[in-house]
Amino acid sequence: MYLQHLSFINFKNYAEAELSLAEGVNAFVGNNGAGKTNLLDAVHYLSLCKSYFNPIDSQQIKQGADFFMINGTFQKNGGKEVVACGVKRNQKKQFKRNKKDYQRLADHIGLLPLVMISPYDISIIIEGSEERRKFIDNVISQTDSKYLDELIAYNKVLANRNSLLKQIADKGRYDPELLSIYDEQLVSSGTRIFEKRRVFMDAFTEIFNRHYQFLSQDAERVELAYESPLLQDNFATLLKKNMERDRILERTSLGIHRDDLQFNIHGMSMKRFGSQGQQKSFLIALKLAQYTFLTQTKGFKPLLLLDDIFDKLDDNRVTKLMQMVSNNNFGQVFITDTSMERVQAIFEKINVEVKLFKVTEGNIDA
Ligand SMILES: Nc1ncnc2c1ncn2[C@@H]1O[C@H](COP(=O)(O)OP(=O)(O)OP(=O)(O)O)[C@@H](O)[C@H]1O
Repeated sequence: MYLQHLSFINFKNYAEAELSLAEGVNAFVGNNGAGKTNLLDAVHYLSLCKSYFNPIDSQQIKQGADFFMINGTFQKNGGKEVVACGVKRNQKKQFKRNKKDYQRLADHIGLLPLVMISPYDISIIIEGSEERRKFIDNVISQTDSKYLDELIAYNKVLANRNSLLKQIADKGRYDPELLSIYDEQLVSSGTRIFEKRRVFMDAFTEIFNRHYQFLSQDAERVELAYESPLLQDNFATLLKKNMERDRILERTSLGIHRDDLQFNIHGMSMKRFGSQGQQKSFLIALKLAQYTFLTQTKGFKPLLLLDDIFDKLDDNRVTKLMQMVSNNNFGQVFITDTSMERVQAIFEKINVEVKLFKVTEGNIDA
């Protein structure tokens, strides 16, 4: 599967752009702020119906314009997939596959899988647990169409249960039957999500370890572990045990909405003790593991978007990473960088053909 043709209008700093892409490596080179990341984000829209960086669609419309439009033609299984995404100010986002509107955007997720590696991923290490749950949920939902629905259902019951807990605190009385209905729904939905995350993390951790060892050439010992209260006890028991606490806090204090991932280096926290290069290597290994996992479960290769990948990695790690690209492990790859010389030198060294694009202030030239 690959993106053959891409065009967009009024998207971020671009008035208009149109490009034909190579099936292998495409590199976008330009100065800071030229629009390289914006271009990758346009590709992200076509795959996941949203920006990688900013959840507010209207903020992606070029300043002064009142809509944006992104069109892409993909080659998949010998046929074409034509995808279009349009956003007008104050209107619902339009998303079409082969000229037909989607009833639900969730139905598109997983059709054209994609993995992005970006400097913003550092939030997965340094920010709160929500970022790490988002990462797991993103990978699973690209391979399991029911997973997103399950999450939506869980969050709805969780919100209902939390407002009931508030009512209990405000009014001092409540309907115990309603609480037990919510508990039952929360337990059945939460347990299903937990099982999916657990099975996924078992397979994923093994792939991650392999990628990290390859990238770092076995220089460091790192650990990735899934943390969930449901690993200790079943959800129904946990809810019962915590009822008093939940009533005092006026919210559900335990559940899969508190799951987390633990990242360690030599037995210590990656966030506090990892160097910038080690943290970056960790994130790249996480994302490459996502790539391998998606390839294995889908049976074809996702798009790989590498934003500013060479920064802060030593030459050995850059060579290792690019060796993986050259070993034909990857399908279509998009790379951004600020230096034409560096990109050319890296790909010459590993003898891989690359299609080069120059990006200058909202213009792209092949
Ligand atoms: N809605 C918008 N309208 C107009 N310009 C925008 C909009 N959103 C972002 N921009 C502009 O896009 C530019 C940033 O582009 P981008 O992040 O793609 O740069 P880049 O080439 O990846 O740079 P770097 O090398 O620094 O990562 C900024 O100048 C920003 O002001």
